Amino acid sequence: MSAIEVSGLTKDYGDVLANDDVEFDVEAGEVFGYLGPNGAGKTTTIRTLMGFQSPTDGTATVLGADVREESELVAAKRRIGYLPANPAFDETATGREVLDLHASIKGDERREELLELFEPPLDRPIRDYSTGNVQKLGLVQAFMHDPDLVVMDEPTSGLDPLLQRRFNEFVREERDRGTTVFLSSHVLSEVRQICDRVGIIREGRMVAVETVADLLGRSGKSVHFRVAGDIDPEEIDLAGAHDPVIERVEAPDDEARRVTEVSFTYTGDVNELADFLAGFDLLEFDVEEAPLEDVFMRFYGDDESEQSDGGDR
Ligand SMILES: Nc1ncnc2c1ncn2[C@@H]1O[C@H](COP(=O)(O)OP(=O)(O)OP(=O)(O)O)[C@@H](O)[C@H]1O
Repeated sequence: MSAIEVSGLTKDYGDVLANDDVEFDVEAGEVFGYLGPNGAGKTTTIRTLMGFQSPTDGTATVLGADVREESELVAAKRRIGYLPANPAFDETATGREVLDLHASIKGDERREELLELFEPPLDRPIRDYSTGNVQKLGLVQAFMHDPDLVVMDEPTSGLDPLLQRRFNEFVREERDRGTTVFLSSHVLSEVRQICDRVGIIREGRMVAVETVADLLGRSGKSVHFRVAGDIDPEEIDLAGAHDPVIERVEAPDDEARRVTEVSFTYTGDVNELADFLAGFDLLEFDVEEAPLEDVFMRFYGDDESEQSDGGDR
């Protein structure tokens, strides 16, 4: 049984179709990243999974419980940890009181261990907490009953880099212990470090579900090279070379020392790239992994031609 099964999930707010026939599974024991730009529909799916709102159509199960069946869901939620975006704890309560309240409902056998790791202040009222401290308290609260599944909406927002690293290591360790983690994010570097698979949502629709390895494999190469003299754009005649940029970089008024630099993202066969480069008298070249942001732009960009040129990715 999958830890989460989302099937034809649709949420129509009237003026916005926030989830449109969303479909994906999260396997038990994996870390699954739910990625998309602002307003894509991530929080809508997460709130539906937690039973805070009903789908217009379709459904989902969490740990086998149908999210539309309240009693099933209430029982399953004892084994689920949840960190909402911007947790809204009682402003007048202290951190300790917030944790005590949650502990009385679902338990807290891992509280001390998590407090040592994330170190939220405990004796101040929540209204005096910084955003990062609320987030730290939220992480302790989400994991302290040792849940089988943890659902988190943008868990690292507000955490400083040190805490983010600690969080990444912690999530990997949790995965090794068999905990299933579902988290939303728009931070690619985070997803790359901690997720096994990703689902990418854009304007309410899933545009891809794939392993992080496949996402990286499709990300292509950043190619840069320099040659003496000029290059015409028509000379960059190579299938899989995207958006070439050609710049004259040295001595614009000295024909003898004229150097041209070419850069593009490459998603084709590396042997064809080698053959192509062999056709130039190179002064310099380097090929490196393209930033994941470049891949995302292909999903996120509003330019339909970018969206549809999936054939050579
Ligand atoms: N209660 C609501 N009523 C009407 N529209 C809503 C409601 N909640 C969200 N929306 C709209 O639904 C769309 C999806 O919102 P959602 O919060 O699910 O996106 P998101 O991917 O989580 O975005 P973000 O990363 O900014 O949190 C947005 O256009 C949003 O304005």
